[in-house]
Amino acid sequence: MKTRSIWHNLRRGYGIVNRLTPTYIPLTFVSSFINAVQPLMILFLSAQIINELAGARDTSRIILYAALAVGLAFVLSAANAAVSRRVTTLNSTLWARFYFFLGNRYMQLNYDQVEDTMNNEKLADIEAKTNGNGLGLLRLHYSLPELLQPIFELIASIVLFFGMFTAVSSYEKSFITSPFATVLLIILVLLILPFTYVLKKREERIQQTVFEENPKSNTYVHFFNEYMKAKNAAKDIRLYKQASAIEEHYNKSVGAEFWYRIFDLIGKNNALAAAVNAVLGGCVYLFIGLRALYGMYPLGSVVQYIGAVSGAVGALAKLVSVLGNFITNNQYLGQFFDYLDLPDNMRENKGNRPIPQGDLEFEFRDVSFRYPGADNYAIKHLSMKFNIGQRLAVVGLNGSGKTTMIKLLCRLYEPTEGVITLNNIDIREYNYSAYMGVFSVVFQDFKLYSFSLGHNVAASESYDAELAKESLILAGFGSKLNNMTGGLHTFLHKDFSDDGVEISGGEAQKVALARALYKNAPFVVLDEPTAALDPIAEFEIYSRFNELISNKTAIFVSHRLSSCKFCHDIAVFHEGRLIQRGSHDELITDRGGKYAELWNAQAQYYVGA
Ligand SMILES: Nc1ncnc2c1ncn2[C@@H]1O[C@H](COP(=O)(O)OP(=O)(O)OP(=O)(O)O)[C@@H](O)[C@H]1O
Repeated sequence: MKTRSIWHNLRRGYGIVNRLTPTYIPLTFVSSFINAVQPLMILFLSAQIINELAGARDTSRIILYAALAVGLAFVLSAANAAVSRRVTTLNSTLWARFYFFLGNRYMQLNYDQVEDTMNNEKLADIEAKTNGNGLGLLRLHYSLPELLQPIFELIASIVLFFGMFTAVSSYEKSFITSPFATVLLIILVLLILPFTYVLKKREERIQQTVFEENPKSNTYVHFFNEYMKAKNAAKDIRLYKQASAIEEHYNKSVGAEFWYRIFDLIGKNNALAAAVNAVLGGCVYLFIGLRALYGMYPLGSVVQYIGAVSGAVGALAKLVSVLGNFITNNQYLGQFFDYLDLPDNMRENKGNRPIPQGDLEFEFRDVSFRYPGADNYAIKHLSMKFNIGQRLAVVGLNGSGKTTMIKLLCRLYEPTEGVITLNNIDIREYNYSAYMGVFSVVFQDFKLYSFSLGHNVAASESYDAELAKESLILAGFGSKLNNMTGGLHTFLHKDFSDDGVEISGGEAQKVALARALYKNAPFVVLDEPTAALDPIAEFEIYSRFNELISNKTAIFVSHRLSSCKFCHDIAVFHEGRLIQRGSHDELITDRGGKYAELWNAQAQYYVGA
């Protein structure tokens, strides 16, 4: 983790809090000020009333103080109620904005960073520490009133008890009335600072030890929480009776002991702090009481000083505690900023060339690729050209590198060695976002969202309805669309709409295909585009493939070799290498070749039937 100073982290952290909830900081200033000053103001006016009652008994003054106390209490309470209402709303909206902020950053990460388990762990840890322990950025947000209120309390208390030090005794001099006693009291009160600091440091140390002893506890909690509720795990969990196995795993990895130790310590610390505060409070009472006996303070001022000194002691303790919290929290803020600062190697420091107009010719030049952390190369010395406007079928056994080649072409990963070019220029020199616009891809593990059908096809809330319909019809979804009463406005799934529809795996694949067609990009990539389609739908797609793709360049990855026959160009991958390329007729005549082996293996089933 990068080390940053606490001030740097606080400045940056509060900058983000201000961006997420813009009026929160000024409003918290106001409400903390009122919360701190209001009771002390009432204390001051009450003291004046008592002094008046015990002294001159001037009725008009007593009425004035009482009216001021009631009036101020009313105005400040009303103002505070209005401000607090808004602050409470901001408190409850912050977490939603914060989680969107975290998720949005995730959506901006480079793809290789998303697939990197370390980054996923980082994010899970940040979310869990925020959720479970209120650490990180949310701690800054919620700590703001805890910081501001004691500061205002301290200032107001000092103003109120200042007279205590300047008053003189009309009786004989003694230790109690001497300035030494005052200094002793101040030292006693200030002892609260190192004491609270030591408590906080102890809390931080133990908390850190507990986290270190359970390095992945938060990640596990987060993972299990997600996993237990994941829709695509629900069938397997039931059929393989995973619930008890998950429970066993959960209990092993996330012991209750973990939380118990932290909260037990916090409880003990709080009790110790309360006890020390009570003893200090007793000393203050004694000191002021004795001085009153020596005639230094009138009755009302005794009340005022006791209240103000107690207020100051409490404020100091709170202040040290919250500053200690900031110190403890600094490492979690650092973790959060490390995640925000993950390097953007795909977009930064790279060329910004526009995508050329006209024909686009891509070429792999001796490209090799190894996934981060992997021992073996997934792609080895791959050299191949994609002929403009042609359809290339890519076939090969599982794990032979077909999808990896597509990820490299789409710049989701960068080659470990070699270059990929577009019109003879390294693809890294092109503007990243514009480059993404060149491809319409349907991956094997495509994702549709619980938004409207139209939104899913257009990948946007606003869209060309005619084009969306046309794309759906081309993708073979026409009859299903006709049966949907809401048409393009129908929601997929029921997450956001009770009228949402569930669609089958094959229908989802058609919608994903329609999304690729709607994008109308010059290069189409279909990775196993018909794996979930029934034979009739598959036949329809292939017979209309030329119509679907029109004059675009297309790559078509499939395990069904019979469905690749319509491509005049077939590339055979094996163990990360391109080992054969040609038309079906050419490849099948190479009897010892991989293609013929795969073809014959599949043909057996059909012949046997
Ligand atoms: N994210 C990843 N991290 C590490 N290794 C990976 C990752 N994705 C794939 N691999 C490995 O790279 C190799 C090639 O995988 P790839 O997905 O490209 O194969 P494929 O030919 O598309 O397979 P399939 O036909 O099963 O889809 C495999 O050995 C696989 O284990």
